Amino acid sequence: MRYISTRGKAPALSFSDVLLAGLAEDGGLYLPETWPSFSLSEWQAMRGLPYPELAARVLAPFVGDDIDEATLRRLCAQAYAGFDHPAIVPLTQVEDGLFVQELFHGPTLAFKDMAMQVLGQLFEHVLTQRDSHVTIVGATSGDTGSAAIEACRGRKRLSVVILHPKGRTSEVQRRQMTTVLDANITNLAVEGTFDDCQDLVKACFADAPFRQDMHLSAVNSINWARIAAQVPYYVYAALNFGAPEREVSFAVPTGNFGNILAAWTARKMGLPVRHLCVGSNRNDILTRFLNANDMTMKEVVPSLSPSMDIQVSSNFERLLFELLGRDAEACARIMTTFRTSGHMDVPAEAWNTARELFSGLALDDAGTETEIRTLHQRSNYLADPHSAIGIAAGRRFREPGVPMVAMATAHPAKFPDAMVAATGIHPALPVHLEDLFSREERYRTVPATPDAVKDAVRAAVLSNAA
Ligand SMILES: N[C@@H](CCOP(=O)(O)O)C(=O)O
Repeated sequence: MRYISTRGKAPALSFSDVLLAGLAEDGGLYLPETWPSFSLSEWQAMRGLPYPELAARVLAPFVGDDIDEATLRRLCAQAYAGFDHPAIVPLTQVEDGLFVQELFHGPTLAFKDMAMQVLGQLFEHVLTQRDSHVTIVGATSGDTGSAAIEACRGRKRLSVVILHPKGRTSEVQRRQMTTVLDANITNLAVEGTFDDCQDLVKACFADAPFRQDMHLSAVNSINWARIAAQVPYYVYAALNFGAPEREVSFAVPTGNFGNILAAWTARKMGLPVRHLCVGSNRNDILTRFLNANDMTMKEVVPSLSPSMDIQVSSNFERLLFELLGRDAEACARIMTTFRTSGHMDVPAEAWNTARELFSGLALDDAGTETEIRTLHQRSNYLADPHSAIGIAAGRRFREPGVPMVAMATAHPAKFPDAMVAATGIHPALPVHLEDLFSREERYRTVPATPDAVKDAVRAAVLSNAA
């Protein structure tokens, strides 16, 4: 399996090389040269498999010849060994035709663990084979950071620098990152938004000598391996609802467009996915695009669902590339203009194609709070603010006869203030995080400038090597 860049000017790479590269050299995102698919009998044979085995089967065509099947199975088994639910991604019915898939049973209580635990194993395996080391620079609006830190802490071949927007995550989210004191982990609180953090990461990658000297790699969903490792839970849900013989729809709360892109990828592989529903908060650029072809950047406004406080949804570029018939030149032009003008000019034909599959619903904070409260009252289900938005989108777009599965992306205990305000309930943190508020925190505040971040990355790498 080879991977190509959405901007057409970077070399095609294998899976392991894409894993280590993260972002393509031309600033684009890697995606498969051709979409792998499974036959009817191959889908059927996956039904009832334990989740780690299912994950290995789904990942295998993306990994290609780089890792043999038995090793991939072992890495997936190790990745999910610490999850606190036997099903790993349990399904629950909340209303007629509306189901929730819980993706927060990993160590950091968010869906990011689903892929990040696999990435931790993959990095270790590939870097050991190559006797090499990489420096991961990642941006987080709240959940990616702690998941990456947890998956990579203590690993000698990885230095990890995570940028979070200062004061814009929940306190639980911040502490999940900043209380990890392993020598290979550095936390930077950036004076800016998540979009600033993500731009700073991309600026580090755009500086070719720096990228090379530091052996930069990425764990954000700009790294294709993240998307690939999120595909299996869509397969798991669909098979549970009768796929490949029966269709299923998904509703996904999303900011960076990575999670829903994994659902779209599953569909490209032949999974019968009927409809994909995007849930947004007040930072509703994706929903505005889907409803009115209005992809215009606005100021990022803090909300009850901080992980989705995003205006530049990185993974949209992968969808755009496909919508444009894989015209890399057009994709590069549109993306460059978007970054300079703040407006993305998506051709009407491409927008119409997107609308055939995707729909979007945005909830403001009041709507989110109402959704959490009524869902709890009517269905006795406690959804965190992000998941509640996804569930609301699922309800809005469900169709008779087609199961709608909404992704529950985070545990409510990550957002206690919002949960108390909506329901009066303060969800307890699990035992392994019980003392989170008494742990020592360590992080540095930096201005939102590439130089400040590069200096911090250099210092982290030096101190890790010492
Ligand atoms: N919502 C994310 C933002 C980064 O997204 P990613 O999927 O690209 O890692 C977060 O919680 O950090």
